[in-house]
Amino acid sequence: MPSGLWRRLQAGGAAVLRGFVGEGEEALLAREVEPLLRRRPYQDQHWDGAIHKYRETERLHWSQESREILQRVRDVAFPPQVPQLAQVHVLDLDKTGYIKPHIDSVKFCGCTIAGLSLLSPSVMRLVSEQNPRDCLDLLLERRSLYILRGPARYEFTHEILKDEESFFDGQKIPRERRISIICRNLPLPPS
Ligand SMILES: O=C(O)CCC(=O)C(=O)O
Ligand SMILES: [Fe+2]
Repeated sequence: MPSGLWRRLQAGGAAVLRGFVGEGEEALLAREVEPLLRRRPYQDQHWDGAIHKYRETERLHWSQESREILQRVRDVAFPPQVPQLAQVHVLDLDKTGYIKPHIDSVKFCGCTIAGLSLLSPSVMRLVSEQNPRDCLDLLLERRSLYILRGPARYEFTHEILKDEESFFDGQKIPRERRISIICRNLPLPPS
């Protein structure tokens, strides 16, 4: 992803870190969230209309092994001085699921969003709200960690492409069921 735009977003704190977790760690995390997800049917649409064919949960208590992985995420992704949400968001997208362009609410979510992608690769598209011609696709491989901060967090919508549209550099990126594990921090109170 060597574009000038990506370099600008990286300078603002955005990143994609390939192979952030290993295969064993991916399996461990997936196994741990599976029983929580399995109880629920896939929903067609989120209340705000952004997410399709998904199920989700939030988790506060994790096994020791998972806590260590999540701590690694927190250590690389978050600035130390900003309080983080203790709850971790777990989102399970069906093979046919996708996420439409949106910016996470600035009321509920702070400067940084950090997401681990498990089980399937996908393409995340970032589009500038100001100038929609400024857009960029990120390849989110299985076991990668993405970090949205700075302009990538506040000035660009993000979305996860549906299987039919899932191409990167002209290459098909077949979408399978994908679980993302997302940590966020809190908005700073107005000073
Ligand atoms: O699944 C992901 O990695 C992104 C989820 C997302 O954009 C959201 O929950 O706001
Ligand atoms: Fe989002």
